[in-house]
Amino acid sequence: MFRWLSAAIDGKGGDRLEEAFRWLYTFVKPQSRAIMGLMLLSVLASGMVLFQPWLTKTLIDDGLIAKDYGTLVSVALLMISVGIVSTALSGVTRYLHTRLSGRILFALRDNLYHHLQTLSPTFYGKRRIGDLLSRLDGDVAEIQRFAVDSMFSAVSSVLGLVGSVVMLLALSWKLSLLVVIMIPLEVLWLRWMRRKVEVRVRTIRERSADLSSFLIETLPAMKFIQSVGQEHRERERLSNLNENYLSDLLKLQVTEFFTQAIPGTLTSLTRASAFLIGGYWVIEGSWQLGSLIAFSTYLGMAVGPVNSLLGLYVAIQRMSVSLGRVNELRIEQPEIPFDANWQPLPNNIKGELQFNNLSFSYPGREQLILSQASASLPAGSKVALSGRSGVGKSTLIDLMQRYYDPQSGSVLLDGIDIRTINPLELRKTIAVVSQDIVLFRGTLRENIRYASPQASEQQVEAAAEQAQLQSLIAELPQGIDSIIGERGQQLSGGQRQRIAIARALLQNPAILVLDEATAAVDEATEAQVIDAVDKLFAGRTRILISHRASTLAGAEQRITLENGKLIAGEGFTA
Ligand SMILES: Nc1ncnc2c1ncn2[C@@H]1O[C@H](COP(=O)(O)OP(=O)(O)OP(=O)(O)O)[C@@H](O)[C@H]1O
Repeated sequence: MFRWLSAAIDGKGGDRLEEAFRWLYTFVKPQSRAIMGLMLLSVLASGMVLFQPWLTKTLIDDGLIAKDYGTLVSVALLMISVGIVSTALSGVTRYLHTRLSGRILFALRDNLYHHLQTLSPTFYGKRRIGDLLSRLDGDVAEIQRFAVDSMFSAVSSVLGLVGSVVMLLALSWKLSLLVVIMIPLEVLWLRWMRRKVEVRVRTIRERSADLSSFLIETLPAMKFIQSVGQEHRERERLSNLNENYLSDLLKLQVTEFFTQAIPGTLTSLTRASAFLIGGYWVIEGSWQLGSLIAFSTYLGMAVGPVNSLLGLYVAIQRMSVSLGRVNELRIEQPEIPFDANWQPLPNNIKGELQFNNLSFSYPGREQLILSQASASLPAGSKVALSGRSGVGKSTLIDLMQRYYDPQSGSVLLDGIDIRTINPLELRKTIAVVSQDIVLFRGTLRENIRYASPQASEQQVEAAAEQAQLQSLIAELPQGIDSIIGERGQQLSGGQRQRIAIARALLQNPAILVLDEATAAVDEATEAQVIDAVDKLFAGRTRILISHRASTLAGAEQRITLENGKLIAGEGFTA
């Protein structure tokens, strides 16, 4: 079925889509019981809807016109009961439907997010955040809407259409001929118009993505925009985006109006013809008034499902676009694929590092960042790593944390090849404090504890004290439990660094890397920070990366990265 569906939608390129459909099915399958239950409820609800005009007909013909009080009362009572059951049924169905669609949506999004967590910094480097966001949000929601909503709408449409046509035929097969003309005409019109609507809807989605990309890009950069006095330019950009959005929205409205107006007019025409012919029969006495009214109602009920079934075709197209976009993320391969043979990290790692003949270039780039680079860093040593900007110092640290694997050579930690260790544990034993410190919206305490959620309150407070955060804590209104804004924008560079150091302390790593960590602070503060680090992390391997001679001054070992090689400084072997 998936093969057929994907070939129908995507022709030759259906293979990838077929695989995507199979993936989607893995989320729908666990819900099959809920789906069956809901289908059953939908059948019941459709039955109730179809039953109501018949009741009206009975009420008029057998109660009112026949002047039968008994029938009048019993049909009226039946109408009330059907109304109550219908309302209750629709409430229950809506609840179950929301639950089902929510479960599928969250499972899809969780799965995708989990996959994104395995992807390397290179992936994030080449993707726009706005684009990822729209795939995770809009596209996933579109798929879920199709997987649940369209499925039920298809079932109730088929039931509604078949049911109302059967009722029309039962009431008068001759008059039903009118419907035989009307429905194909509507189908033709809607098929033709739907494509136009689809193009318009797609444009609107793009416009709305443009708007969110604009906001994602400019809101965090507000300070920069203000500093270069470009507020006016951004306001103009926004108003252009708004104008484009509005103009496309209006075009969509007009297209949708004509899409609906023609079938509406056709239905009115058919209904008027039915009243004309049927009315003549009623006056002649060969047909009953109730039947005529019920016929007219069923006529209206046959139109809706035609519309929804044609809409389903468009929904499949739209969903396949979203599924394709989501699938592109899903098939993105992690740089470090999961390996069942990964070993846990032994206890008491000392922090001895060996780089053996490392050669590395980034995927898709020719330039060799490392070429047969070797060095050994004794456990507990303080090492200065220098080299000109862009030479590959941060890359070396990324290799050490196994964000990438080298094309040849190896990295050994306490003599163990890091490729045999679970990267989760490996990364926990290496704390990296860089210039770019990640802070989340939350309290200072939560931020310090981020890498070590199991740390006790006392441990967090002790780490904060050791990292000399007391003065900041004293300044904040709720102390350590004060909320610090997203990305810690209300904090100074030095304060952010101290938070990162407190975090690293709690993490209790065997290796600490300071990658340009003190570049943003003055030399006196830097000396204090390094002094504190030396005291707090004494006995652990410390790697300092900096362009400043003062930062590197106290190192016991000096290594320079040059032309892809690690060159040991005087007196040291690399
Ligand atoms: N994810 C990536 N994909 C492709 N190329 C990358 C990636 N990250 C870095 N590079 C490139 O690799 C080279 C080394 O970058 P790296 O950040 O390791 O240098 P660095 O020595 O730490 O520089 P700096 O001192 O300026 O921080 C640069 O030319 C950079 O453009």
